[in-house]
Amino acid sequence: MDEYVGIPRDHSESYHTFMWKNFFSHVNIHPSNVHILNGNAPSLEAECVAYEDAIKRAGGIDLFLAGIGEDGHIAFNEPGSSLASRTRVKTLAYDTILANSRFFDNDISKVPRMALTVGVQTVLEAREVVVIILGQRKSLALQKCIEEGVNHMWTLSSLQLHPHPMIVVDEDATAELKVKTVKYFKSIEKVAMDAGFEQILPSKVRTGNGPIPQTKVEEVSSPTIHAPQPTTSRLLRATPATEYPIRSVSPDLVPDRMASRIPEPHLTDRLTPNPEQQAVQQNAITA
Ligand SMILES: N[C@@H]1[C@@H](O)[C@H](O)[C@@H](COP(=O)(O)O)O[C@@H]1O
Repeated sequence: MDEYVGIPRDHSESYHTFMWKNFFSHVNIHPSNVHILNGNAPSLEAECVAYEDAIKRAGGIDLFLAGIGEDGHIAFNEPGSSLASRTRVKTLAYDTILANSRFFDNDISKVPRMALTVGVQTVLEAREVVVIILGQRKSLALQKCIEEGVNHMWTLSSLQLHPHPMIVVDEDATAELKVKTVKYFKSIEKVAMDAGFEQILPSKVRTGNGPIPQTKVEEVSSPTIHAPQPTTSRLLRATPATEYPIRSVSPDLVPDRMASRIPEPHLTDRLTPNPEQQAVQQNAITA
């Protein structure tokens, strides 16, 4: 889903190395069928556009298996990422640099500042998304994403818009959730288990023995964003500059001494800003 920019592909902390060490080398896959973003591509923008095209050509993603950052990012969609974002170059948030420095000798200067990442929209278009969240450090992010609304500041929350997401957590990760929320999710598992299944009801139980009805999704062609010009900047450039309101121009300030603006020099001794007004008020009181 993502890769650091600027560290060698075979660096021990590159996602390329991680994926080969922990997954691809254990399964029967031909290297030519592995597609990991290249954080050293001569044009990073072109690499991202090509990645989206490759996903499209392959007929879409069946499953994204993801983790999250402590700031609730999915892939490297840092807080503030557009929910419509696609694969692109992303600057890492300070929180992430700090959190990931544990993999770089606890030296934040060694953590890359940028990454390539699939976008939020790219994730949402996968047929299924499974996210694994472990540990207390991620509990606030889990709470924000589960108990609050869809929010671009906690990009995992975008999964609320996905028809088939699954979030797998340990007890520690639930620390910030309401007891009620945890109980509710546990009850979902219990109902399934009482019916003889593990954790969730298989769709057969919900659909009966007949064919599984296919959800009909209206095809909406979303605008393709060709980085580095997002749609908004293209729109702005298309608007002739003359259509912008003509702004008033501040006169040049001529440096002078404050005192030269005061007509009567003795007034510079005044202690109050408006003695005349005070005198009027005083007279009105004594009259
Ligand atoms: N950008 C990556 C994410 O794509 C990944 O999901 C996460 C996993 O973190 P952990 O290994 O702590 O679960 O790490 C980084 O933040």
